[in-house]
Amino acid sequence: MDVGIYALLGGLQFLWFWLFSLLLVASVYLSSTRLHALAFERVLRSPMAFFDTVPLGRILNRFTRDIDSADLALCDFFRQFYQNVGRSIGAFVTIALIVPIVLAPLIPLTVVSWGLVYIYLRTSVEVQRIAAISRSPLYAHYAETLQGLSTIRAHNAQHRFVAKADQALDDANTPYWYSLAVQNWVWLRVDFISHLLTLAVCIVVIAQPSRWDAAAVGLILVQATQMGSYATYAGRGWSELQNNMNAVERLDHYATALPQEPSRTQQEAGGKAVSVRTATRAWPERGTIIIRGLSMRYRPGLPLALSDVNMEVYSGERVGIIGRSGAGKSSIVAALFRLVEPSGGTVFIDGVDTQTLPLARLRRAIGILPQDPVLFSGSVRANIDPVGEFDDAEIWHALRRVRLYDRVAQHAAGLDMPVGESGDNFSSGQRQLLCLARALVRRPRILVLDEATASVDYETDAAIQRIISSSEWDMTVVSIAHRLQTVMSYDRIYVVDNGHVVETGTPSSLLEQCTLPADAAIARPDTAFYRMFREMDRRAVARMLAQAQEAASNNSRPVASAHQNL
Ligand SMILES: Nc1ncnc2c1ncn2[C@@H]1O[C@H](COP(=O)(O)OP(=O)(O)OP(=O)(O)O)[C@@H](O)[C@H]1O
Repeated sequence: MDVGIYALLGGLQFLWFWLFSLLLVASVYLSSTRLHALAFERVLRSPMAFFDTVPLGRILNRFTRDIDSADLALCDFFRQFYQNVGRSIGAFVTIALIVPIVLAPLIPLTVVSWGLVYIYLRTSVEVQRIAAISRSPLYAHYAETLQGLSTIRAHNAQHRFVAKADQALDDANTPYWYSLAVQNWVWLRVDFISHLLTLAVCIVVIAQPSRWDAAAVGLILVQATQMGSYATYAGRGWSELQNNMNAVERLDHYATALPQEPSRTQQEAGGKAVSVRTATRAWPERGTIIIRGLSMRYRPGLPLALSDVNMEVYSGERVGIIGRSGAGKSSIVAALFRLVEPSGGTVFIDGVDTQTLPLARLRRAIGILPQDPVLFSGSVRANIDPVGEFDDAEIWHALRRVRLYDRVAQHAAGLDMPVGESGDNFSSGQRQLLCLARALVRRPRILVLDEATASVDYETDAAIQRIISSSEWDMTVVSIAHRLQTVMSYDRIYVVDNGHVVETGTPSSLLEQCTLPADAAIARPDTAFYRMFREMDRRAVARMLAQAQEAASNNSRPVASAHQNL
């Protein structure tokens, strides 16, 4: 046969596998990037129950190892598979044209090879699935350890955590070892079969030496040797492709099947049309909150965290919610923001049933200062105004009000002053004040403080209370508090116990009975408030009584009845 034909065959072979594999790699890359975006978006919109039930390590695993498999490994194995399929076909056609008799052993050997690969795949896909899951505890352990580093050091428990990390690493690597063993099992056999093919070609050539010229013999021997390894690599590429498709399957589950918080369209389709009264851009104008018969559980099957809660917060009022740990204080906030949908009852804000509102509208309307100040690495400006809604003057004004003006103005970059990871270049009180600036710059009609001052000192706590009670902001304040002292200057207090509102009144009326002289004729009540009061130390009690007295003399402003707003 003419040498030109061999050259043409080789050239076509080369073109075929490069073009085809390039197209495939590009399409896999584009689709995996899209899958990643969809999965991440759905995780961000998942309800609270998802984060309560899925371990952090598993979520991290999806967005590290699985994304890596889908973005990089998958492309590589696609390329490996199609390139080597192309090469094998090219070699096969070349051999078949020169020595057609070789087709006889080739067909059974190929069938046996693919049979072995099929057995291997059934095992290795399962091993890979176990390998992927077994990494989650390792990631979760790292994340938890880094979060609780100070506690671990305080208890001198580093060795215990290092030993646990070693164990988790061993557990994560064990399936990998098994997957290597399974791979060696199959490739040893497939390699052996490919060498049998080379042997068959050699036998045919040696049996009739006069029939072939030296160039043709050289070509088919090279092609036969290479065809075996091409076929082996194609098989490896295919099996790894299957294994890595596990990652795509898991990402696809996140991208398409994760439960989501209700969107506006779902709410409308569900028959709860968005209230006409919310159409006014200024809603909520007064900031009244009425809660009627509210019950809530975190997930089906769990007991009620709130049961038949009734509350009224008038426009411009400052209301404290207190109670023991686990009493249900934060659950009221969760229901207010609809982080968890109520099982019964209604929350009205300025007369609008919050369940009829799109979630984004509801959550934008209420400012919140959480217990843990959440700051992102970036600039001060980006932390106070993440979506770029306010001009510099408004941001400086908010900073001045929370007394961080000097700290930021002294920095050469001004509002572009960098904020470190989790705000680590600010003290914990300053971080909380930055979060307060973020809440106040929006001038919300309602501000919720969820144990916002539990981890700051008394001075910062007092400063925050002074800032939010300033008449400048004119807002309704609902504050969840651990320290009784925090809410003693408030207009009213609700005491929560075991998911119920058990007492309510002004701070002075609740304190009145707790401070009766020991020989008073009236017995002290055995109330939840009194039990909390009894546990306070003397200095805190003295400070609190002074605050309550001062507040009672200042709180003479009238508050509108919330009922008028319904
Ligand atoms: N995410 C959750 N999943 C399941 N149950 C929860 C969840 N959060 C709270 N609970 C349960 O709901 C009840 C009320 O908890 P909640 O956090 O509202 O109490 P709290 O008064 O705010 O307590 P603390 O002052 O300790 O924060 C508790 O029994 C608690 O175990």
